[in-house]
Amino acid sequence: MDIILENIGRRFNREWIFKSVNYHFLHGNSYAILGPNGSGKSTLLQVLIGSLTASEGTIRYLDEDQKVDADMFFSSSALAAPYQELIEEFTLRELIDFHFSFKRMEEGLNAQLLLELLDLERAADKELRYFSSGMRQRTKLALACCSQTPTLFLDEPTSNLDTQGIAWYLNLIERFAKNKLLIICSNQEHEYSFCQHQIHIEQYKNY
Ligand SMILES: Nc1ncnc2c1ncn2[C@@H]1O[C@H](COP(=O)(O)OP(=O)(O)OP(=O)(O)O)[C@@H](O)[C@H]1O
Repeated sequence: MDIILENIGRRFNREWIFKSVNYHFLHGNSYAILGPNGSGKSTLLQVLIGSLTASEGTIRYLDEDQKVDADMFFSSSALAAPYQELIEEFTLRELIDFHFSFKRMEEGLNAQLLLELLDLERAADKELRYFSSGMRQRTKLALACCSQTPTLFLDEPTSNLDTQGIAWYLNLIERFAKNKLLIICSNQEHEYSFCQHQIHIEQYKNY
């Protein structure tokens, strides 16, 4: 999957967050969207995913040169982000079943193996509302990374993770992000140092 941005801009009320973004995100490549707090990284990510509309410009999704409808792009993408809500009443096992009723799991995985991968087997039947912030973050990352989608979007992927959790995240990326279009919003180098390309959002504020 390629994503092509042509003159993309987004504003909230009168404030332009970024403008004139022309960029090609190419299949199988990894990209880090960088910038200080409040600079617009998450806003750009949400425009890319289609959960926010651009205020100007055009966004095109291409699957092997075939145009993909923006409405259909959702099923080709997986996201882990702080603003993404989990269904609090579900147990972890129920959430896994629910998530993978919409998306295919990566080859060689099943619900039990995913619980083991998460190292949360003992919490399998616990409702998500009782999960710690680190457990929630692991869950979001595992669901996104283990979805068999051509694009993977991660916003602040190691927030709430401890040192062990960060190592776990890097291993997850190593195993499951290859051959995907990977886009990471971050301002912490350990989250994105392996990315092939960097986009500095500040560059799109000079208007
Ligand atoms: N719904 C909204 N209405 C008005 N302004 C908004 C809205 N969402 C975001 N903004 C503003 O857009 C700007 C960019 O926010 P955004 O969350 O994209 O930044 P960020 O780079 O991801 O920040 P952080 O690193 O803190 O997560 C901020 O000034 C923010 O206040």
